[in-house]
Amino acid sequence: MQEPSTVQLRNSLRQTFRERRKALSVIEQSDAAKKLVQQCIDLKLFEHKKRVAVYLTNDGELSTLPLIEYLWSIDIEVYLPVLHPFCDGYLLFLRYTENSLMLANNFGILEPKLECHKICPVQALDVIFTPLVAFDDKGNRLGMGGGFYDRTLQAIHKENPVRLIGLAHDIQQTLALPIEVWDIPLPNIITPTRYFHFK
Ligand SMILES: Nc1nc2c(c(=O)[nH]1)N(C=O)[C@@H](CNc1ccc(C(=O)N[C@@H](CCC(=O)O)C(=O)O)cc1)CN2
Ligand SMILES: Nc1ncnc2c1ncn2[C@@H]1O[C@H](COP(=O)(O)OP(=O)(O)OP(=O)(O)O)[C@@H](O)[C@H]1O
Repeated sequence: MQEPSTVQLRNSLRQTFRERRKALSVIEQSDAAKKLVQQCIDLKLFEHKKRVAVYLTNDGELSTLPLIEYLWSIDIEVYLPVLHPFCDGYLLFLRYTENSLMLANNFGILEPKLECHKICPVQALDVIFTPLVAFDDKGNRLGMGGGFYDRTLQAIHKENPVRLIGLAHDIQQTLALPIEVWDIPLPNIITPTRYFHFK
């Protein structure tokens, strides 16, 4: 019998880990989200930072709601990913405030209504928190399968100070993910109990 291809392996891992995170209870989810905020505070992540990109929780992802409230409370600008209207497969980052007009995208995820003056270029963000489905012990990231973050984050270069940090539940960690050439490994991942720094 033929070995499964990398694409097949990644799809089956995606399914397993999506089910795993969706099975977390409401209490586990809200506890995890609060611990995430405390982790960020303990790590002093937001000192001297102005603009932070997060995501709005979908499909059992680690909730960012308490984190967003915290960022607003310390006057840090919050940005959310918006599907690019004409560059297929790319994301824009738009300012998100309590007054933002929100619209559902093709996947049913709310995003700020597209207004050009609310866009922040990727390079001007201080921190980008990315969602993920699974991660391994080298910082490789498996996402929802659209390649959106991989494409968009290509614009960040080594000399650029944007901090890329993956957010995940502890149960999203696995030993070694099958990787693809376009995958952008994450230098850091934060879970409710751990902070990973990958070389
Ligand atoms: N919260 C959050 N926002 C995000 C992402 C994410 O992973 N999480 N994205 C990260 O890139 C982008 C959206 N990417 C996504 C890709 C696939 C699906 C999804 O649910 N796919 C369905 C099939 C949907 C369909 O084909 O109509 C599925 O696989 O079941 C969701 C978001 C931008 N915003
Ligand atoms: N930099 C890139 N340039 C062109 N195509 C890309 C790039 N990155 C990913 N893709 C395409 O996107 C598809 C999905 O990629 P992948 O499985 O790595 O997505 P993902 O990391 O799980 O999703 P996401 O980043 O949206 O969370 C692949 O089939 C690949 O062809």
